Amino acid sequence: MSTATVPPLNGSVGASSSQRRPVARFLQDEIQDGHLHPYMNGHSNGNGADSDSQLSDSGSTTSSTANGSRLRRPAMSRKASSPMAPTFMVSAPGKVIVYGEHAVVHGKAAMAAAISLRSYLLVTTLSKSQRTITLNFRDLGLKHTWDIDALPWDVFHRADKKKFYYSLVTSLDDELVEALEPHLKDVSIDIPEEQRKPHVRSALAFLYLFCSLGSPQSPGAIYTLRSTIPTGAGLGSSASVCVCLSSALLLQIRTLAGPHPDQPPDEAETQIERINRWAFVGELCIHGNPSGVDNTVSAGGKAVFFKRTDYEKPPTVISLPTFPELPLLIVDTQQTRSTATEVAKVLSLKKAHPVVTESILDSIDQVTCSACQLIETPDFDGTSDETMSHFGTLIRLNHGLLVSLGVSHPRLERIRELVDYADVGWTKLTGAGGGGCAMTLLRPDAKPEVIQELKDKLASEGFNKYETTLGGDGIGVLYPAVLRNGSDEEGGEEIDQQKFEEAEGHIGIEQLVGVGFHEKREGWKFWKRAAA
Ligand SMILES: Nc1ncnc2c1ncn2[C@@H]1O[C@H](COP(=O)(O)OP(=O)(O)O)[C@@H](O)[C@H]1O
Ligand SMILES: C[C@@](O)(CCOP(=O)(O)O)CC(=O)O
Repeated sequence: MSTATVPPLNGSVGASSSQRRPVARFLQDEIQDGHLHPYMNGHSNGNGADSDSQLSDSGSTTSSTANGSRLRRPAMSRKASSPMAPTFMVSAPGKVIVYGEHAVVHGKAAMAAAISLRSYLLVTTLSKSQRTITLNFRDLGLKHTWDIDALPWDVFHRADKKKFYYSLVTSLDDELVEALEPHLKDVSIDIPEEQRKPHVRSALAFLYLFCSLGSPQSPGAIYTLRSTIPTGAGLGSSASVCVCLSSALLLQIRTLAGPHPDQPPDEAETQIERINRWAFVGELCIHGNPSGVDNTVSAGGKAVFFKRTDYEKPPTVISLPTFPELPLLIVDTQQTRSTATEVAKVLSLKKAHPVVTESILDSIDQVTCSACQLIETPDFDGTSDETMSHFGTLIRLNHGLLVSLGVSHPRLERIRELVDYADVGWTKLTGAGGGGCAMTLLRPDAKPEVIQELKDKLASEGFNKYETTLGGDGIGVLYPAVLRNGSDEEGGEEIDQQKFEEAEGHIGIEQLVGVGFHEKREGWKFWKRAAA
């Protein structure tokens, strides 16, 4: 077990209110730099802190710390010119929350695991003369280009605002959001307002990260995203997109070490943490009030116990290397909903009925902690009937509590009803609910023909099912974007903008670049969380 801090697993930690988000407060952590990304060879100084700072007369650079004081540090020689970075890719998984969604927003525990559905981001660097960045969220139909020089660098780089690649940002800065607003007004201007909102939020997430981590000297680039995770279905699509954006931008400013196969686990953990911190900022832009569990499991992969009682501090994250590969059936209601709306519903229930709601959230906490205690018993056998039945009962209890919170949906209840009727397992909604997906833990003794009958019935009623395995890798890098792919091209097949855009559907994406179902695909490298 690898732990950031050790929490009591008895569910007794006091509730922390998430209704109030602290005014922007940024804690500079003690992580020391010193690991430059080995692949990168550009001209920024590699600390991501002041790549636009001027060389001073004395030959040292001046930069501002988070608290506004000025630091002088030895000059680093700059190259007169730098080669263009090659096209590269990053990829991050979606997740299922096995226990604890919604409660986790209110300071309770959750358990979540990465899945094999993933997002893929291709970064194409432009020639020096092209001073633009393009966000190409192809699945959403969002494509927008900004002039780098026109972005509000003056505000983002002001001494009292400037953040660093290692900063812990726990809330959005209103003034920074305001400074970006003029740059968002033309985004997807031609589509209806309801559809446009998620586009604007996605663009805000991208620009907020770009302006926080980049500089006026950042190279022009095209950021093209494709995903095999259904959008807004409770499988963590937004977090995986934010993890991709955060890691790509941190790689571009050369503040990440690795990934490489013999990287010490604690060093890998530091990189995952840096990526995760900025992914959380992206989630703040998209959701408003995320707990951080989605981006945490997406960044680090496998499975985690997660709890955040104080939003101004990092959460407690316990890696669960013995998390079993549960036989899960994930069924999509195809009913769209937004996480932000479902989270807001629970918040208003809590306002109207504070005592009752708090006790439901506490019960969910106990459910999660009971599952965690079981996993941590020394002779834990993830495949035994006893374990399955314990997990299953907790899944049923968790769903009932979520229904009480008002975040289920008739279509989710229909899935549960069909599974209960077939008597093949235990079902709960996963993610924000209000539609989205249900997960069923299948009984080990369930007859294959009965499961097949159930799947047919679900399909005939318009439900979609996902084949996915639990507990895969977190963020991965393909640098440069070249894969073997059995092609004749010398040195491998180059993944360029056009090929990536033209890959057909989820199968085409998987075939071209996918690591979801080919964990060992040559070229892709992953930061691995410490396992013990
Ligand atoms: N394929 C995608 N391409 C770009 N952005 C995406 C994609 N899928 C999801 N997103 C982002 O995530 C948001 C959906 O987030 P959310 O409602 O929380 O759903 P989920 O439960 O899947 O995380 C979208 O509005 C968009 O900002
Ligand atoms: C409801 C919640 O607990 C999970 C939301 O998951 P998703 O966005 O539906 O994948 C919210 C959160 O943890 O931020």
